[in-house]
Amino acid sequence: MKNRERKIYSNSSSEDHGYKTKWNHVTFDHPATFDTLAMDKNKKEEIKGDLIKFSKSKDYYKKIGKAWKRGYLLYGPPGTGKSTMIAAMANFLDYDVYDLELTTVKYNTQLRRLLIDTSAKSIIVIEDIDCSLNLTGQRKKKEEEEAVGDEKNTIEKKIMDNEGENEVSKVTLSGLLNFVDGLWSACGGERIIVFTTNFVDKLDPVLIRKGRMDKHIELSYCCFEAFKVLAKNYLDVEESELFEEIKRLLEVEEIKMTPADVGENLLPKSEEEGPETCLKRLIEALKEEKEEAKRKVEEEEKGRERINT
Ligand SMILES: Nc1ncnc2c1ncn2[C@@H]1O[C@H](COP(=O)(O)OP(=O)(O)OP(=O)(O)O)[C@@H](O)[C@H]1O
Repeated sequence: MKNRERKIYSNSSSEDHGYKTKWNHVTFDHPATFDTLAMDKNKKEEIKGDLIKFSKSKDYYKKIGKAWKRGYLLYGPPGTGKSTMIAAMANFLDYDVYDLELTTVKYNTQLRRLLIDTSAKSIIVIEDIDCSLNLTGQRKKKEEEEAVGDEKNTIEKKIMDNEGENEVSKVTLSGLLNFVDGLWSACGGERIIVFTTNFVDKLDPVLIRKGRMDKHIELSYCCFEAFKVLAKNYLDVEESELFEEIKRLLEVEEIKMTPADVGENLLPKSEEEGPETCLKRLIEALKEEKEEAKRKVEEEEKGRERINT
């Protein structure tokens, strides 16, 4: 079963005709693995353990009367590895990926159709759930508006259709909840659902409560341990006297840099650049980052002073 050709599916609007919508696929060939993922080792082991347990729990889910699915919420700033982790998960489990672009789905019925059309052993991904639709603060809005019936939590978001005309997506929060809740995912076989967001606090709690999004994983700025994974990946270096300085900058100075930016600094830019040059570039970039952060704090303080005077 391992190493079969896997696929990544996406729902493009170009093929949509009225209520019909469908998945298009290409071969999934992303090289990310949990080994190349830069994050805390224990956290990685915990996630791997969770995935294995899930993938082997068919009978258990049946016994407890639950659809065989698991929801993951990945949150953190841009460039901290949310998409990379999804690829690592798919490679680890040997699952297909369905990348659901919610803004092109016009109706709840289309959403249902798309879910029914997914296969077992798959990861269904909705990236940037906070931007995909205005699903934030729906409860508050509901209370405020006291709207009637289905209109209550209907989210209307203008999207551009193929002809460039404005169209309205009528996917509702309840439509999405139905999608996630397994009413339809009980159509056989295991499914993992992953949401990603840069702004976890903005999401309606109803959407991410346990049972829907069972596991919440924070992806964050690069720690020293994560840096070591990147140094091994990018430069094949496991030790260097420059590591001490990098450790100090990340741990003592607490400089915040995303793994994406650390990686970019470590990436050799010419044949002549050796590991030392790249590590030194990273040190310089970290110091600049510190100065930049200091400047921002000073500006904010000045702004506050101006308001108070
Ligand atoms: N934790 C990580 N481990 C290894 N590589 C990483 C990690 N985080 C980021 N990268 C590198 O940075 C690039 C961007 O990361 P990725 O797209 O996974 O971030 P993201 O959190 O999904 O960002 P966004 O919120 O903007 O979608 C990746 O191609 C990868 O090379």
